[in-house]
Amino acid sequence: MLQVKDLDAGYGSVPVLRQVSVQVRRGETVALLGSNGAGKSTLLRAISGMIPVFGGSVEFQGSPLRGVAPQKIARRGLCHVPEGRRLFAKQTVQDNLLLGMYGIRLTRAEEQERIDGALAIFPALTTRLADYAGFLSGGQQQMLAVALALVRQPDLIMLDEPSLGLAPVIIDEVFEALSEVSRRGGTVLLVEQLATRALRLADRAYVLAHGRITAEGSAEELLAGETLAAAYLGDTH
Ligand SMILES: Nc1ncnc2c1ncn2[C@@H]1O[C@H](COP(=O)(O)OP(=O)(O)OP(=O)(O)O)[C@@H](O)[C@H]1O
Repeated sequence: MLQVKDLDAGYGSVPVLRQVSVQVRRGETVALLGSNGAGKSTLLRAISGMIPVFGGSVEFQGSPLRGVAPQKIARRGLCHVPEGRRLFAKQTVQDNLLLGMYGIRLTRAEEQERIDGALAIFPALTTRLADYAGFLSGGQQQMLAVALALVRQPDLIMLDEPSLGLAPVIIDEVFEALSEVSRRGGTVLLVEQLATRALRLADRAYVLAHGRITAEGSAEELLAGETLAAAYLGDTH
């Protein structure tokens, strides 16, 4: 579904990613791991068209994405949930979900069906529909951020650190919901600092260090071996 090949990207003229190749197949959950500043968020931004690509290619469902505007990429079915829960804080949860579907032609019944689908994955939001999003707990805001993406029914959802700033018990809840997305056939590219947790959820994973892929494999391989620790320590040569 997504094929990133030999990608070079960065900010202004400063390179961050070098020769990065990553693949995501339909129905897979793929984790992108690596320490702070490794380039994980930068890779998601380059894929979704938010920053320019210097070299290499990005293909999504058979079409090139390089040079395509972010809004167009989103309309093609690729949804990027950036770090930091971007919500409409002064709108209710219900209105946030409706705003999430902005620009998609749907009947009221279809909109409701999509909202019900998202609430089935995040039941904790059901009792908060009339509350302002800004008043939700951190965990519920994260759930709403993912739900906003889900109501668009994307073919691929890219999540940037959904665990950031959450208590362990809430992280469990968010990860349980993500595994439900995957059980329902969703395709996910997940950026996470919490490597073990991400690997328990993912089918496959890549490790980034200093803008390069330093390890890749099935989640079991990476969980079992020492590759992961070595990759984090930069000891992969
Ligand atoms: N907007 C920006 N402008 C310039 N440089 C940036 C920008 N955002 C990130 N960088 C730089 O790009 C490199 C990779 O950062 P990136 O945020 O992609 O890392 P990350 O792996 O996602 O880590 P983190 O978990 O800390 O977000 C870092 O050196 C960072 O300083």
